[in-house]
Amino acid sequence: MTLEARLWAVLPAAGVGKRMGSTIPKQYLELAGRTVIEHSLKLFVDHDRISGVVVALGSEDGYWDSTAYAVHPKVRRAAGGAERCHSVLNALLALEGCADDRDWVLVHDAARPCLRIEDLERLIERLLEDSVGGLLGIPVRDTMKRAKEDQRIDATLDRSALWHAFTPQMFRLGLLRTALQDALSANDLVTDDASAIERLGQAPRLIEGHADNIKITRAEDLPLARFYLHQQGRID
Ligand SMILES: Nc1ccn([C@@H]2O[C@H](COP(=O)(O)OP(=O)(O)OP(=O)(O)O)[C@@H](O)[C@H]2O)c(=O)n1
Ligand SMILES: C[C@](O)(CO)[C@H](O)COP(=O)(O)O
Repeated sequence: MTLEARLWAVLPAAGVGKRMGSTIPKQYLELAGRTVIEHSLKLFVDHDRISGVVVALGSEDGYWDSTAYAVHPKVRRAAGGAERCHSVLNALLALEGCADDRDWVLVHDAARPCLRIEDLERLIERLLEDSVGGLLGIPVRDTMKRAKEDQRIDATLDRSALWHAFTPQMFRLGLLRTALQDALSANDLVTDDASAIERLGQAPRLIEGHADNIKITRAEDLPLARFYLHQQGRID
């Protein structure tokens, strides 16, 4: 008898949202009757293949306790860190004792509330058989330029090989923990989980998702997220 692989989710939610320019961290802004983080969490909490979810929170976070998931049997919290990679590592360490290194972990930005369930399902289905793991992304659409410091073009890049990296990013728990520990001990503050795995010489797989899986980064992204959730039929 083979045991079914267990899946966990980690949501880094300890950012302050500097680029958003709001008075409260962007993951707690209201988006169609819920907070951004509640939209992002719902898919993972409701998914019956996901055993549990760890949310990495900022130390000054007075907003989490008012969310719908603050007290939930499937959700636990961990302390966030200075950068996203520290927050993710802390959340992975919080799984020690209940998860196995061979279990899979899906890392998803709290600031990406429009992830489609079908993209999540496809990612899981394709990667459960993979030896390394991977992430959702989309191929770039525009002509890509590399600029010099004076903003004059240095080169036009071959876009056929370029993708936008999204989340979730899915790896074996033990591999991702080792990869992040390695990156941080080299002071390499990787901006996504796949980069940590790449540093170990492994090649994560890109799974094509949908462009509406945006990260709320700037003020104009919030109305766009509302539009996408409506278009997906998730809100009125
Ligand atoms: N120290 C940090 C920084 C970021 N994040 C989380 O990582 C995700 C992606 O980060 P980003 O969009 O860069 O969020 P912020 O750091 O909040 O944004 P900014 O860079 O504009 O301050 C977000 O869900 C954010 O809360 C985190 O858990 N811990
Ligand atoms: C993880 C991520 O969302 C993938 O696109 C991204 O790398 C976060 O980076 P940011 O520089 O903190 O926005």
